[in-house]
Amino acid sequence: MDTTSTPDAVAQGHAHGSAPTNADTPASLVVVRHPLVQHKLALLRDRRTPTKIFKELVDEIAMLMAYEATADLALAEVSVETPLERTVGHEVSGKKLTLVPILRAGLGMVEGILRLVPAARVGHIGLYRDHDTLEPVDYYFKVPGDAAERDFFVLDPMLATGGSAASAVTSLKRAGATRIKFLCLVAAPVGVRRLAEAHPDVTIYCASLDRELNPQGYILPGLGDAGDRLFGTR
Ligand SMILES: O=P(O)(O)OC[C@H]1O[C@H](OP(=O)(O)OP(=O)(O)O)[C@H](O)[C@@H]1O
Ligand SMILES: O=c1cc[nH]c(=O)[nH]1
Ligand SMILES: [Mg+2]
Repeated sequence: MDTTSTPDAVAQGHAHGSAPTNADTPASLVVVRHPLVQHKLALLRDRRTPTKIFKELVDEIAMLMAYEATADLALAEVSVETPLERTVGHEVSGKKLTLVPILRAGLGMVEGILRLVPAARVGHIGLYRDHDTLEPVDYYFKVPGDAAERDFFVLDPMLATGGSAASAVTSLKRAGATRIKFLCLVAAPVGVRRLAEAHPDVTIYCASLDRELNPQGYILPGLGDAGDRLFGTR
């Protein structure tokens, strides 16, 4: 099964929907087509899904996507004593993982990923999209001080025009980050292109590459306003 989508100007994807293993891989999009992800995504899109279930679904899909996005974490051998004998096990080594949700909607993806990687740190980037220009306006930035030593997962359910994602990655790089992945649930082709052109080193993970944006900048078919559906606003 081909699990890779390559919209215009996205140089290269990866077979089998798994995370890339080559640090030199150019800009790429990984569409996670796992059946559980796709099943939960359909429920998430449904306008009748209430806030409580919507939140649970975002949490669960984020966890499943993080499973893919962590597939290239480095392992080191460790010695383990079982009840019967000593053996060799493995532990995740190398760079410390930091999750960076883009406020607000990215917050919905944090807890699910932390259940998989409880030692991860959490930074925050505050951005909202101006309703008229659709350009991001930033209002908060806080990540661990040793950014150059860390692997970052930037989290936001929606990649629409790509302005918010590109701005968040620019801010992270300014703080010293060099290894960044972007995890979203639904992406629009124009947003993938904008992020990939601005930051070709950042691999983008999504559960679906949707068709297009409407004139108000909402993804079609999409799932509506992720922040409003997560937090019950509007
Ligand atoms: O790709 P873009 O065109 O930049 O749009 C995507 C952004 O829009 C939404 O946030 P919003 O601005 O609605 O803020 P909120 O999460 O606080 O609701 C979404 O969560 C992304 O951050
Ligand atoms: O479709 C969209 C686009 C931007 N932000 C959302 O929450 N939904
Ligand atoms: Mg919103």
